[in-house]
Amino acid sequence: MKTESITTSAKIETAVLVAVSTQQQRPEKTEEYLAELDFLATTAGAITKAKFTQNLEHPDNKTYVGSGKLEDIKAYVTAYDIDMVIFDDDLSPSQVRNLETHFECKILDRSLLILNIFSDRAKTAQAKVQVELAQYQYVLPRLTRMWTHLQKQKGGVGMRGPGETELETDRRIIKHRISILKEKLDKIDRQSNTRRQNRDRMVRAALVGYTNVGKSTLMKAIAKADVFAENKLFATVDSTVRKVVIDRIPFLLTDTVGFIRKLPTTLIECFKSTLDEIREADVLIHVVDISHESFEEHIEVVGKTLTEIGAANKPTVLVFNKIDLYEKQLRREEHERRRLEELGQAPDYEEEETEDLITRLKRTYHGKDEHTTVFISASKKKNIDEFKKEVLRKVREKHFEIFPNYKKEEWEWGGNFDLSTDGSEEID
Ligand SMILES: Nc1nc2c(ncn2[C@@H]2O[C@H](COP(=O)(O)OP(=O)(O)OP(=O)(O)O)[C@@H](O)[C@H]2O)c(=O)[nH]1
Ligand SMILES: [Mg+2]
Repeated sequence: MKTESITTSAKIETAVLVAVSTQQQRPEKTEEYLAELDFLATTAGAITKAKFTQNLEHPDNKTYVGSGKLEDIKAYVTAYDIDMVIFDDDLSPSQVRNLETHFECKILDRSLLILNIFSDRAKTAQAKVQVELAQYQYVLPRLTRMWTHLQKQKGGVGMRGPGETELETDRRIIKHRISILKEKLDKIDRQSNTRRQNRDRMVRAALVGYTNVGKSTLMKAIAKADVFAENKLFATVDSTVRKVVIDRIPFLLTDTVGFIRKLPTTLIECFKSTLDEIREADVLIHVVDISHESFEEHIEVVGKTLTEIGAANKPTVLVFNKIDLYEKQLRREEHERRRLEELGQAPDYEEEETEDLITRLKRTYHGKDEHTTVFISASKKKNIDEFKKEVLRKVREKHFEIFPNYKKEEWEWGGNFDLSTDGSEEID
């Protein structure tokens, strides 16, 4: 039967991205940041139409980029009727005001974009309150028409630019909302603290890592948990906890929100209670996407973030994931090199072989700061047994610290959990 097609889907919004290269941020890095910003924009549901970069000593105080570049971008925005301009660094309140006046379209920066994604993804009451609080705290000092964007997305007021008196009223409303949200969050935090303390004292392991590295996929692989994993940034905003048993040793495993570059600490702090799961963990499972060209920088970012939230120096299993993808890329590059060689145009550098890379990474990270390393593919279930063995080794050490007299046969489980076979169980 042929029916009239009805278009119900909302118009997909278009975006242009803007970044500056400085002494501290070389152009190659800027390209990479922009690729990540593009991925974030896609995740948020926008299509990137163009990217603009400029070399500057530092971003312009008033308009982030210089006046010439500003005109180039404006011409593009007007010609292609672009919905939003997204900046790779955080903008000050006055920059936002100036840019909004200049472009007459939505102005976003990296943090606001991430907050929008968080707000779409949050499922539990706790995560929702955390994200809303973070949004209001972020927006309060920058209160211009930007706030009305947020409201618009939530089905509130539209793009109307509030006048000064309206801004004052808005400020009061937001401050009031912030205090209500803080009270709510306090209450939820107290409840979840109690819940955490009431859990049987078991070793606690937390999956941590950069966003999109495969933490949830790994959780699924070993805990048979029905968690949400997909190829988008920040698929996980809420944390999930499972009881897992390997070789008759029970422990708790938590999947957590991923980290990312250039995320202000103030923003991270809004997820304090989610991060408590990491802070209170006995063992960290730090997952790395070895197929990502900047994976070593990701390791650094995660390390820095862990220090910032007070969760550094824990026994850690460093898991290099997506080894399948890395090998595939290597084969593709090798193929390309051979093709160019036949044409007499081979580049004179050699790609690092998988074996070489693994040896180098082991040398760098294995044994350093109590780290052990393991190389796996979570989705292809490659080397999962070795991974389990390494996790168990760390868990076991902690476990016998807590229960010096533990005998596997005599273990009294709080519930009627079967310890005789490896497995997992959902807990709240
Ligand atoms: N090729 C390959 N893809 C993988 C592997 N592990 C995970 N992925 C894919 O990587 C993407 C991200 O996986 P997730 O498990 O959602 O990653 P995450 O670390 O939980 O991400 P966030 O929750 O967004 O921080 C998904 O598309 C997975 O299917 C792997 O070993 N190999
Ligand atoms: Mg996840």
